[in-house]
Amino acid sequence: MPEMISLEEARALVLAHVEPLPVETVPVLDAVGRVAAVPLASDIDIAPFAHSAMDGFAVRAGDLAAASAETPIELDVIAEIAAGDTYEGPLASGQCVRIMTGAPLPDAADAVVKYEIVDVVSGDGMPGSRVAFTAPTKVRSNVREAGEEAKAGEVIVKAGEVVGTAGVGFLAGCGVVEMPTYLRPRVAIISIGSELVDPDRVPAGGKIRNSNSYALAACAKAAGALPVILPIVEDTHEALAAAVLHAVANFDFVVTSGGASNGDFDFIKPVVEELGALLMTTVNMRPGKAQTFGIVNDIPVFGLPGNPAAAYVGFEMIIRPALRKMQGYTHFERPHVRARLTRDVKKKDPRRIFMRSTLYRNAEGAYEVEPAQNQSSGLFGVIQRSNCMAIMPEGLEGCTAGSLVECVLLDVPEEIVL
Ligand SMILES: Nc1nc2c(c(=O)[nH]1)N[C@H]1C(S)=C(S)[C@@H](COP(=O)(O)OP(=O)(O)OC[C@H]3O[C@@H](n4cnc5c(N)ncnc54)[C@H](O)[C@@H]3O)O[C@H]1N2
Ligand code: MOO
Repeated sequence: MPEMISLEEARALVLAHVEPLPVETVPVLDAVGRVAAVPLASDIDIAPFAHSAMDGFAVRAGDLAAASAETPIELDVIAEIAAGDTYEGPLASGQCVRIMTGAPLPDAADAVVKYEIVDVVSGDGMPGSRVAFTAPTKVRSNVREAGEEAKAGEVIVKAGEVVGTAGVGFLAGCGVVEMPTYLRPRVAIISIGSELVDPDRVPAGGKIRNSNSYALAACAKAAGALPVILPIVEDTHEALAAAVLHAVANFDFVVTSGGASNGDFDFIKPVVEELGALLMTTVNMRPGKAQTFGIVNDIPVFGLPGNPAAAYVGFEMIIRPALRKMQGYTHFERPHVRARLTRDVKKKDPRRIFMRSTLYRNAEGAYEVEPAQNQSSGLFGVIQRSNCMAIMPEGLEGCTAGSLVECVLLDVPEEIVL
């Protein structure tokens, strides 16, 4: 196993060790944002019948061919159809039917003329009235056709497609009330560290609050997974081994944070090696060099570093793609844009650096990116106030103000193209 690998290698390695989970069937409302595991078809034509797109009068377009302002053509209103009703009667030349938006077009009619351009000659426009038309109308004007959006039996959502909010309505309209989709991975979140206390306690005497578990569980949720925050584990080999064994028996993916480096109390690497196969220890990026990955009892175990920003970047860049693959998604890159740096950036570390930054458009509409002043890997607040990470490539010694840098957007779905 090489000591240090690139982020691309790390991501490929982890992706290669996960597969889409088994399929569950969920109510269509719960399908939003999830991947269809099978092709979904409509049971009927959508729309089921040709219907009016306007409130107005259903006519035979041929009757109005010679209509003009000077020589209006008058028709008898013989019936009214509301949405939800049908009119099965005849419609002879010289007749029209008052029709509401959504109501089925009578068989003999072939166009709808909206109220606003029809004059009532006698009566009130209801059946028994006479109405006048001052212009011809095109055949099928203001008609929404049967099967316009889908034919009965036609696949309307392909396997692998992500269902959006409108898609939920589309499926419902097509009679698809449940959707087979991949199970959400159950993710164990374990923070390691004898210095940690739960957030509802006030830390004292060298202790700090466990904030990582909360951020990582939020990241897991945002990735579509089902995280469970497990109890804090003290910095001993035995305690960590027991916690990992318990987690792999009950979850689809295990995420730990802390104890990933080479200190006297860093145990995730030896524990994974002892219990299973250790496949990765270090990634060429900052923050987040110490990234452990392995397989224990067939379950992926990922050991993030303890520093909050390092844990966050490792999750977002490597674990999130894996959790997405387990749910059938096929896009793993967050949207990137190129933006001009607003200030010089010195780079003391040859690793690829993800700078927590704010991306915006300047007065000319061009992207600019302002790296946060404090890039300490111990801080969550800086990420909360950032909207992207500006990437300083490996090897460079710095970037000057005005140079173009790649920025990866935070909290924006991978499917978005910018
Ligand atoms: N001699 C070296 N020391 C360190 C190196 C190195 O290359 N050589 N790398 C540093 C870097 S970079 C990182 S990142 C950390 C990674 O180490 P660990 O994964 O072992 O992290 P810990 O030592 O457990 O914790 C680091 C830091 O983060 C705080 N922490 C830990 N867990 C949490 C949590 N759940 N919530 C909030 N904060 C947490 C912890 O108290 C420490 O301050 O190693 C460096 N050292
Ligand atoms: O992994 Mo450390 O910077 O890279 O915080």
